[in-house]
Amino acid sequence: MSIRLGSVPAVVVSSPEVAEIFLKTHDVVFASRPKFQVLQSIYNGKMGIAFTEYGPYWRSLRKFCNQQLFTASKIESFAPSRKEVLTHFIESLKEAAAAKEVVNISKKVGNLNAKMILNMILGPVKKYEEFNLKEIIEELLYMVGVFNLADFVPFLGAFDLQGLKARTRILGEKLDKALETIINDHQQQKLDDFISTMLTELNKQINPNGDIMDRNCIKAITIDMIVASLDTSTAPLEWALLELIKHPRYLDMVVKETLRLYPVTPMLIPRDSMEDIVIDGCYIPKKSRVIVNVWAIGKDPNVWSNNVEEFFPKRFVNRNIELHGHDFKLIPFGSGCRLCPGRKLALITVKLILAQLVHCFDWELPGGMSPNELDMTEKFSSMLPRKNNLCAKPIYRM
Ligand code: HEM
Repeated sequence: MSIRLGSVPAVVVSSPEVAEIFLKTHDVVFASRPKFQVLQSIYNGKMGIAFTEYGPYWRSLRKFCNQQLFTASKIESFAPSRKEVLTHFIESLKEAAAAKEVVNISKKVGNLNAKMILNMILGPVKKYEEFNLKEIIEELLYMVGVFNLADFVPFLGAFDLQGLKARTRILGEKLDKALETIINDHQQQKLDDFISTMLTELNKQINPNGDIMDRNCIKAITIDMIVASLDTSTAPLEWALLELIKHPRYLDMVVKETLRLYPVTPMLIPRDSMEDIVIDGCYIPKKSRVIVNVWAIGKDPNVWSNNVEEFFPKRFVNRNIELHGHDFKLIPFGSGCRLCPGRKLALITVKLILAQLVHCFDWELPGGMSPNELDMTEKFSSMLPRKNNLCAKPIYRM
């Protein structure tokens, strides 16, 4: 489907076949990203990875991430830290179980996931709690998700009709203050986290074009990593736990079915095209926006048969559908050269937390509620979070 969003031509992709044409056959043509006006002041003029246009700068950063940050050995080296955080978490749930308390699982799981992933990105997260990074990132995500007139009718940007510019400036200042402290700390004491790894390249040239990994570049990548990891992994955890309470067992299939029905980024991250192209007789001009509607693909009866609305993990039995961007029926992490580099880390964290939650505890809903009465309302955002927190009573059974 082709539409116009203000002055920007746009294409909405809503079937696996067409997604494959855009994200595989013509991957590089559509591998750029649009400029989001709200992000310009947040990133101090130096972009990170996720929202950066395709080119030598993005390619060098992406290569650095793949070779230094998301390697299997780096992810594995944080296993003891994940285990430690998880042990504390299980202990606190055991206390709640002994006291027969209902717990706010959404909040608890959100904090647990944040600790696990931020430990890897920033190191000693407890020390940085005063900056309230989670709250700042939530506000940032809201602003990236909100429909900003200036992204589609650029001359309106000067008027800041929605007050977004002013809000982002304040947000940018808060983030910068936090990141300055964090980077200064890491310069005093070398650790094994992402920031320390990036600092080994500080002020070095990253490609023959003369791009430098300077302080602002490290800050921008760090913001990208925090934004890309916090709510992304928490949202499927909440949805999956809710479904596991209804249908205990089958972890792998539950995670796939969760990401089919509740894709964290329902429209992926928009792509921008870099040249004119004709696809299936349809002319798509350079600088068109491409929005891949994975939410619609996940609910298409032609792809998944008639029970699309039903949470039915068994649909994956004997079907070799993986989550790594090759099977266009299920691409919650995107595909092609912009495929999510954090997907393996995300899947390890989500499965580890879920496995512990259902292995050690039975879950009882408050006030004798039955699982079918659970509130399944979704909330508007660039992610797909649950509208209301999930609360339940843990019953320790080990
Ligand atoms: C369940 C959790 C997650 C989901 C569903 C998810 C999904 C996505 C999607 C859909 C994209 C865009 C892909 C495209 O344009 O084709 C993306 C990009 C990205 N993700 Fe994730 N993500 C998750 C977790 C993470 C984590 C834990 C990290 C890092 C710690 C991360 C880092 C990134 C980065 C840096 C990009 C930008 C890649 C680029 O533009 O080159 N993600 N993610």
